Amino acid sequence: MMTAIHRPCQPEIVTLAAQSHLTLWRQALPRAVHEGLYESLISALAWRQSVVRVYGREHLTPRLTTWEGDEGVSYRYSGLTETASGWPPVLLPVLEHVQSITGHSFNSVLGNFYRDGSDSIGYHSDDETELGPQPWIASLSLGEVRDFVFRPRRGSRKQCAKIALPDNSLLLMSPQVQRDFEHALPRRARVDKGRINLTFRQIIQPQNA
Ligand SMILES: O=C(O)CCC(=O)C(=O)O
Ligand SMILES: [Fe+2]
Repeated sequence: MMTAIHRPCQPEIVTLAAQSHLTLWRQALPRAVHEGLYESLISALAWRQSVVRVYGREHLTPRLTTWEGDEGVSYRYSGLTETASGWPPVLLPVLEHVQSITGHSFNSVLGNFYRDGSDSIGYHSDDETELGPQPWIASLSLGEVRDFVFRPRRGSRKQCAKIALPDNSLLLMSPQVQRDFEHALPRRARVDKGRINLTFRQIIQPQNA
């Protein structure tokens, strides 16, 4: 019997501005990888609620996070440093599909677990120096659908795009999206179920790290 090759449908492309593209694949992972993945990730990954420093004040992040990837790959954000200890087996087939669908390589992933609609992430860009000058970021969504919003970093700073990210969708952001826009996942009072988001990144470690 021939094994079917999983090819997600043609992606949808949203252009925020010239060179600032979002590419969205629906039903990104094949059934065999997607089935039960949400529950496996909840139990297999070390989710924690971190304390971050924003404008000199300490806050508990309004979501749980985890940092995974090649052993020793580390990431600094909001005053925290996280170091990965090797890919958990549950993420290996996910990484493989995310890389083959997007055509980009990733050595790490920041996981976010939004327990319900009161968890969120505020406006930010993923432009830390260790992501290099051209950061492509791929973001896989599992669980409840949530809105993902964008605003320009300069000028009006008003929301200019909103994309609902359903279960098993994969969103690729081009480097210019980080340079020229901020993104956020706002609170949603009526959402009472959870969502996991995995944002795959390529960290460029300093030579003498
Ligand atoms: O949950 C999401 O879809 C986005 C998460 C995000 O922007 C991040 O981790 O940097
Ligand atoms: Fe982000």
